Amino acid sequence: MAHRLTVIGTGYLGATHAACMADLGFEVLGLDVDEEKVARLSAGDLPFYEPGLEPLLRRGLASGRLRFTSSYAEAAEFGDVHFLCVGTPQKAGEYAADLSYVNGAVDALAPLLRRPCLLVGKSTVPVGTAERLAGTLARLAPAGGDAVLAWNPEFLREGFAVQDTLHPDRIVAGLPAEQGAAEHAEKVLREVYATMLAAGVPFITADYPTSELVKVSANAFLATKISFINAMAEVCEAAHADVTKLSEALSYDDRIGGRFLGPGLGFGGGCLPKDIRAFMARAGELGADQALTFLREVDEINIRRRIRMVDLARQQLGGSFIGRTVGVLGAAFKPDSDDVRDSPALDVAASIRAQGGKVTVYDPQAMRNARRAQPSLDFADSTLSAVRGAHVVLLLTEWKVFREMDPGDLAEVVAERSILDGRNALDPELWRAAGWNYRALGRP
Ligand SMILES: NC(=O)C1=CN([C@@H]2O[C@H](COP(=O)(O)OP(=O)(O)OC[C@H]3O[C@@H](n4cnc5c(N)ncnc54)[C@H](O)[C@@H]3O)[C@@H](O)[C@H]2O)C=CC1
Ligand SMILES: O=C(O)[C@H]1O[C@H](OP(=O)(O)OP(=O)(O)OC[C@H]2O[C@@H](n3ccc(=O)[nH]c3=O)[C@H](O)[C@@H]2O)[C@H](O)[C@@H](O)[C@@H]1O
Repeated sequence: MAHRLTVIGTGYLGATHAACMADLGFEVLGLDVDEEKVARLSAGDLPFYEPGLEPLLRRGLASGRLRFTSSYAEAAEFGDVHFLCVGTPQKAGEYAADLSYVNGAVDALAPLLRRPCLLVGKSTVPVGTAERLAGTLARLAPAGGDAVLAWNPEFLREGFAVQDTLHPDRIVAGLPAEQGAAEHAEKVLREVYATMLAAGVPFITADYPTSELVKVSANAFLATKISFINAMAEVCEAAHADVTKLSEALSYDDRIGGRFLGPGLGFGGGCLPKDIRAFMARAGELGADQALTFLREVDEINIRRRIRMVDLARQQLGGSFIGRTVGVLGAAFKPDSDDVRDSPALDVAASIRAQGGKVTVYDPQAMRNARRAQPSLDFADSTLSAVRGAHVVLLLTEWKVFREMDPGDLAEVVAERSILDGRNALDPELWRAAGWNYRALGRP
């Protein structure tokens, strides 16, 4: 009989995982402590923006295979496999990850686990967490040794979450040390991911710590690649060179590759920034801090891009933001997402506002989250209303609608034809030909 799955924590990761697994034919019960989220998901109303996910959610609900609850007792009774997908944000005022949600979820679930089951961690956690949680499970679960823990980190990207879940690059399974438990966990995971394995997706088994480290080192590598090209952008600015040409030329070298080599305002979001910081904190606890001191530089290069953007805007306005109007295009941390966690765009907008500028922001999907995160900013409901009367326009998130803007349309409403392209997303020649003063990070 097919395994019955639960997904604990139905945010960006969990809701996607739940809907995709239901679409693959499993019976899935999603659990969240946020009652409003449970109600919205149960009504087929996705609480966040993710392309292609809502139809899957609705299909799952209509089929009867997908349901949501806030009852741990119901989840424990229902599930053969429990996927742990709760958040692991940065602790306030520290680099380390806040594990209170992960601990809280396991503490709530474990005492209710009476029958054989597999608990599968997907949240991104500091190395050593799985081993500790396996101890919690052994101590609290009435099922005893029949409740087994595996660690199965997730690599999906927001904006491509459905595609990445159904067609992952690889599946990593962190297994317990005890052979019988490891064999059982691997067998169950292979059954759960049978569709992906049949399509040839690599399946890598490892011990707990290796599986946890695969995840954080992947994000550390991606962050490093972005900061590398942004460091080159800084040098290009000093040397009057063009980082976009540099990046293109590098990309043809297969050993380097062009992905994640996009220079601009740098990385944000609920993952890369907090994951590299948590990684540094954990390495410090392990006495391996020297190995990761370069990540501090990666973080600093990244933050410097935001400061540089604000400086460039101030320069463009003749040295001060006071009494000047700034139109900001983009609030999400990247296009095709409504996520504003550690968003470079919102950070820049808020900083200009704090320095006396009148800032109006527009984003195609992130307005609700942006308003909540930065209530002191002004918001508009379209590109043209955001830039109306602007002395400078800042493109900070490269949504398709912004990449395809007509310089002529904007010229009719702005106070000055001045644009800063924070994502190297526009064609400078096109904008300059239309009479705009076009400037970008890392290019003349
Ligand atoms: N967002 C992404 O693209 C990816 C996220 N991850 C990792 O997945 C984890 C979750 O991330 P997101 O989904 O982005 O976070 P999120 O904040 O969108 O979702 C977390 C959910 O967990 C719920 N929750 C908190 N405590 C709970 C508890 N005790 N029981 C049940 N539910 C509880 C929250 O109400 C929330 O709905 C993090 O560790 C993150 O690093 C990994 C890969 C991709
Ligand atoms: O652990 C996670 O949660 C996820 O974090 C990232 O995914 P995500 O945060 O959705 O977004 P990315 O596409 O990685 O972009 C991150 C940031 O880097 C920026 N970026 C990306 C690429 C690039 O070339 N340049 C650049 O500045 C984006 O604008 C964005 O702010 C990873 O790509 C996923 O594999 C991982 O699962």
